[in-house]
Amino acid sequence: MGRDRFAKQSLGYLYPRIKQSRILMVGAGGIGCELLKNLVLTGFGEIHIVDLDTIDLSNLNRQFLFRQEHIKKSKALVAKESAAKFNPHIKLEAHHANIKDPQFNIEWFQSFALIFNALDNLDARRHVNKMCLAADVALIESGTTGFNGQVQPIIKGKTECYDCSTKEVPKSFPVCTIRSTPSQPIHCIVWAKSYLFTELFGTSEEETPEFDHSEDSENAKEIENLRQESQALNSIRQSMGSDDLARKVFDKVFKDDINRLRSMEDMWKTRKQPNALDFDGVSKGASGTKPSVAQHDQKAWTVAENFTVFCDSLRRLSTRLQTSQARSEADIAAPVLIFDKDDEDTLDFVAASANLRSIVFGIESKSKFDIKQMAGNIIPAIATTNAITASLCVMQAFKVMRGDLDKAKMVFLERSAARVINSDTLKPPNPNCNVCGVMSSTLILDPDRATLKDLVEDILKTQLGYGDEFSINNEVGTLYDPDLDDNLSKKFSDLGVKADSFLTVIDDDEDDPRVNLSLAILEKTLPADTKAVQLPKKLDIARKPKDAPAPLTNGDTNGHVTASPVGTKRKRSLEEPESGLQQNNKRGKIHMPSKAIGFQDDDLVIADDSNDGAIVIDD
Ligand SMILES: Nc1ncnc2c1ncn2[C@@H]1O[C@H](COP(=O)(O)OP(=O)(O)OP(=O)(O)O)[C@@H](O)[C@H]1O
Ligand SMILES: [Zn+2]
Repeated sequence: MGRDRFAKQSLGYLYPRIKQSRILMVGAGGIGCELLKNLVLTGFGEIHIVDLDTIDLSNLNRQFLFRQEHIKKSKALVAKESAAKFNPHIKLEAHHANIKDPQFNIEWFQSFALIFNALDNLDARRHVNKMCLAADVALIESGTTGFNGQVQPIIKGKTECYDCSTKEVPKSFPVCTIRSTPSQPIHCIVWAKSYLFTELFGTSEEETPEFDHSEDSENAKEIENLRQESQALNSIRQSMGSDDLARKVFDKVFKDDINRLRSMEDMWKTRKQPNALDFDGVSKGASGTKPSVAQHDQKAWTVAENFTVFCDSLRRLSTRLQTSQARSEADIAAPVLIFDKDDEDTLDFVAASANLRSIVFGIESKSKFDIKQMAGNIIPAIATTNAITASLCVMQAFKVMRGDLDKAKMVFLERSAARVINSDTLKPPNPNCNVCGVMSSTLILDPDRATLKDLVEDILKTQLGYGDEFSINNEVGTLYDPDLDDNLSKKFSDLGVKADSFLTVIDDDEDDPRVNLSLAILEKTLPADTKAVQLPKKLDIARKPKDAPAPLTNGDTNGHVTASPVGTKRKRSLEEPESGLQQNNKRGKIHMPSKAIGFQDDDLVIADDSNDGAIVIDD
C-alpha cells in the first residue's frame, strides 16, 4: 500500500497540487514541530523551514522533533532531519536564519504557493505579514498561549491582514513604580531583571519593553535622579571579579539608593517608607547559611538565605562575565550576560535581589519557582494546544488552496468555552490598516543614478498626480515632506534605502487624500536614456474612505493571541473601533481568485480512489 494512499483518498484532486507545492514554514518551535510533521505527512512537495534559534533543554517536552542530543543545534536543521524520516519523497530545505534577513526578499517569498507562520513574536509576524502582502502569497498565521490557540488565513485584498486589528499590549510599568515606589512583588522582580541585572551584566542602554515611559515628563526630577543612580551602578561594573563586589552592589542598591529615596518625604506621605539594609548586619545573620539553599525553589527564602544566594550568584555571574571578557577579542564588543529563566545563575541573582528589594519595601517575598514564572512571563506552553492548532492550520490551508474563502475561517481554540473550537468568518481588509489598507507596488530604481527628486517629481507629482502635501517615509523615519526637502538631490543609497526595503508615501491632501502607497524597492541597472526611477505598471491609487473609522494603532506585543469568548465573535480590544466593513461581512461570500495562490477554484473535495469510496472533507 502506497504511503500516500490515505492522503489521496481524503484530499482528492487537491492531492496532486499539494504534491507539487513549494511552501514555507517560519518558526520550528512548539507549533512548528507539529505543523512540519503534518505538512510532511500530507505530502507537500517542497517545504522550506526558517528558524533562527538553537534547541534548548526546555523545548524538549513539546517540540517532539528534538531530542537531548540535539541541544544547541539549529532548530531548522534538526527539524528537517527528523521530519524527513516521516516521508522520504518530500524535499525539505532548512534555513538557520532570521526571516528578516535580506536574503529572504520579496522574490523569494513569491516562490512559495503558501506560507505558514509558527512564530512567537509580533515583530517577526508583522514582517512575514508584510512580505506576504507584497509578494501576494497567502499566509496561514497561527499562535498559542497556554490552552488558547488561533489560526488566521490571510489573503491580500480579500481578508484582514495580521495588522488590521490591534494586538494586546503586554504589561508595562511606569519607570517610577519600578525604580522608586514598588508595591507588589512583580515590581521588584522587574527591577531585578530589567534594571539591576541589566546594569551590571547587560547593555545598560537596552530599552526594556516592561518600562512605560509615558509618565516620565511628570516626574522629570526623579527621572534625572534615577539616571544618575544608574550611572553610579554602572561604574561598579569596574569592580567585577573583586572580593568586595557584593558589598559594593548591596550598599548601593539596598542602602544608599534607599536612603536617598527615604529623604524624599513627599513620596512617602501616602506610602510606606522603605527601610535600608545593612550589609554587615545581614551578613552576620547569614554566616551559617549555605549557598545550596538556592536549590530550595518552592519556599520563600529568609533575609539571610536571600543574602547568601545574592552574594553567591553575583560571584558566579561576575566570574562568567570575566571569563568571556578574557576570551573575547579586543576588537569586538564587550560580552554581556542576558537574563534567561532557564539559566540558574541569572535566575538565582534575580530571585534573591528581587526578594531583598521586597524586604526593603515591606512587600511579600516570593519563592524562586514563582519568580521564575513571573520573570519569564511564563504561560505554560501546552503540547496538545500546539498540536491541535497546527492541525487547524493545515485544514485552513486546504480551504485556501481550494479557493474556498467563504469556508476558510479564523479559528479559535479555547479551554473555557462550551466548544473547544470556535470559528469566525474571515473579515475583509480594514481600509485604514497601515499595512494592507494601502496601494502596493514595486519601485524600480537604478542605484547609480536615482535620486529622491526623481521619485518626488517624475513619479509622484507628474505620473501619479500628487499635490504638494505628502511625505515619503521608511522604517527609519521621514525622507521627504514639504518642509524637509534637503534630501531631494541625494541618491537612495545615501539615504540608507536598500533593495527590498519599503517606502511609504502618505498623502496629506486635506480634501481627498489617496490611500498610503507602499513601494517595495527593486534595484536594477536601467538604460542611461530612460528615467532612473520607474513604476513597473500604471497605478490607479484609491482615495481614503471618508466614513472609515480612525486609523488603528498597533501596540507592541509579544504576539500572543487572544481567543474569543464562548460562541461569540472575536474580541475587540477596548481601543479598537469596529470597522464598518466588519458589520457588512455577515458570511458574505468572498470569491478567491485562483491567481492569488496559483490554484483553480473548486468546491467539493472528493477522493478519486473509487475502490475505497469517496471521503469528503468536512467544512
Ligand atoms: N525572526 C525570526 N526568524 C526566524 N525564526 C524565528 C524568528 N522569531 C522567532 N522565531 C522562531 O519561532 C519559534 C517559535 O516557537 P515557540 O513559540 O515554541 O518558542 P520557543 O522559543 O521554542 O519556546 P519558549 O519561548 O516557550 O521557550 C522559535 O523556534 C523561534 O526561534
Ligand atoms: Zn491590514
